[in-house]
Amino acid sequence: MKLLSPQQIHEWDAYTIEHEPIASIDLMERAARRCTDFIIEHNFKHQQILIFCGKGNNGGDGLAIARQLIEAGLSPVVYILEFGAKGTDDFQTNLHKLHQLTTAIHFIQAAEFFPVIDKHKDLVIDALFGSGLNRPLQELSAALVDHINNAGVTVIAIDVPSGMFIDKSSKDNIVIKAKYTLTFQALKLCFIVAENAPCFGEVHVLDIGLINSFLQTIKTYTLVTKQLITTQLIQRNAFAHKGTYGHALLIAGNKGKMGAAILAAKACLRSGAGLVTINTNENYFTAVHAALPEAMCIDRSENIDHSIYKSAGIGPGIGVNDESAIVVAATLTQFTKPMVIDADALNIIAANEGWLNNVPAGSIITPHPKEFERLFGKCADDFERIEKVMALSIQYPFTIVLKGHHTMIASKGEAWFNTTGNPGMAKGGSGDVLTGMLSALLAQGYDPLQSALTGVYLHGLAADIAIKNIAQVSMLATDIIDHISDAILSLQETDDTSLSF
Ligand SMILES: NC(=O)C1=CN([C@@H]2O[C@H](COP(=O)(O)OP(=O)(O)OC[C@H]3O[C@@H](n4cnc5c(N)ncnc54)[C@H](O)[C@@H]3O)[C@@H](O)[C@H]2O)[C@@H](O)CC1
Ligand SMILES: Nc1ncnc2c1ncn2[C@@H]1O[C@H](COP(=O)(O)OP(=O)(O)O)[C@@H](O)[C@H]1O
Ligand SMILES: [K+]
Repeated sequence: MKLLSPQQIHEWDAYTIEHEPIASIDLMERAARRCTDFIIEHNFKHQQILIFCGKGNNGGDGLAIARQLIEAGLSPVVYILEFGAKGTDDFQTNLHKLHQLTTAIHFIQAAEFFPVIDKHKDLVIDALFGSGLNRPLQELSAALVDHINNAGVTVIAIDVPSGMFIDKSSKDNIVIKAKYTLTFQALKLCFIVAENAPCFGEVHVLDIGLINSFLQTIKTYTLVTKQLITTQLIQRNAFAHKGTYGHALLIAGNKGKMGAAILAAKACLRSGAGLVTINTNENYFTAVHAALPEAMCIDRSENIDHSIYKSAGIGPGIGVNDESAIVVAATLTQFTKPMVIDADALNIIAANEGWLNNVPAGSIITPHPKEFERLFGKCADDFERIEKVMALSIQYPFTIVLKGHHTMIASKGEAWFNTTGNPGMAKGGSGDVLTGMLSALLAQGYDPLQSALTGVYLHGLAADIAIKNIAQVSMLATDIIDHISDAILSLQETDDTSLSF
């Protein structure tokens, strides 16, 4: 599934109207019907439904929902924000139809016409502005949204919370604070970024039957779904031996942080690497052997024969110190095969000017937003960061994995957003697990981009499976590792809930 711009969404609507074919007003009816079904099925216990409409097609949806609710025996009250301009054709058609059924239609020309909203009794449907928003809300529309937000009422936003831009930052703008957003057909970029999370609430993607073949023509961000990953999986060969699936070197762990190395190594083995060696200080070998007998160790002061390793993962728990800086510098210049660069290795690179240019082609860097900032500087908002990642993925020959709720994966000017994972992962050690998994995939011969897409998806999926039996607050990074196998097995199942995005 792809993340479309407002222009592309508009074209997708038009394509469906032409090729299904379906009249625009009937498509609006279908979109409204999905919303009405949601509202009725959820059986909200509110006594009064207030529907606020603009005069674009989002408002048209609101009017159609009002009519459908009346037909279902409810008595919504409609408020239309009036600027004097004529509504769109579909808005006007729906207004005409609604007038036949009710007189509870009010026009708001000034703040004095704002209705009193009772948060205990009222349910608000926000159909003021949708994907056609072209400037921040101001004056009367801003005042109305403030009025709704201040009421603390439950709001269901239609398509997008009014005031929120689909594909650019709405930071510091006035935006509806919705409890639910019912968005049409596909997730949008505005629902991927953390900065909008306080406004969109629970996002439900409603299928309004837009024709999928349109998407083949579109170049934009893609969601990482089960379908994408399943097509990329390499099957294990019956005649395989441990050498077939690569030897991964993990340069990880240090005093007080050996856990990071062990987590990465265990995740690496569970994700299919043939052999794993941890490069760390000799003093900590016993800890590794006790926790993970399958892993081997090599002392950090020894010269490494890089030729025997198929991939490397560097950074988890190494600390930012001179000894670690030496091993990072040496690895960047001497290791010629794909590697994963994470955590303190990234912090060391960030602290040393020019080292970024030594990151070999084919590597994967896995910064979280703070590490990203240390490497590439501050961004004004989440959208600027996404654009920066895109530009950097063209500038540098490595794959960028920007970690977060919807981890972004970018390479050569193309980007994907992950759809698995949950807040149970917001605990130390989750990133170390990812480094181990990515190193394993590289060792098995997946190319860097495939490794990043597959590893990030499986990492989140393992965590999603884990929370079926573990409270999110209680989840440990170890629990992610313990469910990697389930995640891999579930890829072989045919159902695909992730495709609902
Ligand atoms: N056939 C279609 O095209 C369909 C469209 N649908 C709905 O149509 C919506 C998009 O409709 P529109 O393109 O008419 O756009 P909107 O309904 O979002 O409204 C845009 C209108 O508001 C004005 N406007 C934009 N920003 C403003 C601001 N800050 N202050 C005041 N006025 C502002 C614009 O000039 C334009 O007249 C979608 O979000 C969705 O709800 C759905 O009915 C599905 C089918
Ligand atoms: N709320 C969340 N939703 C989905 N994934 C999350 C969430 N919080 C953390 N993660 C994932 O967990 C990992 C955390 O990595 P990181 O911050 O480097 O942790 P650490 O360095 O402590 O191991 C990342 O892969 C991130 O995408
Ligand atoms: K809206």
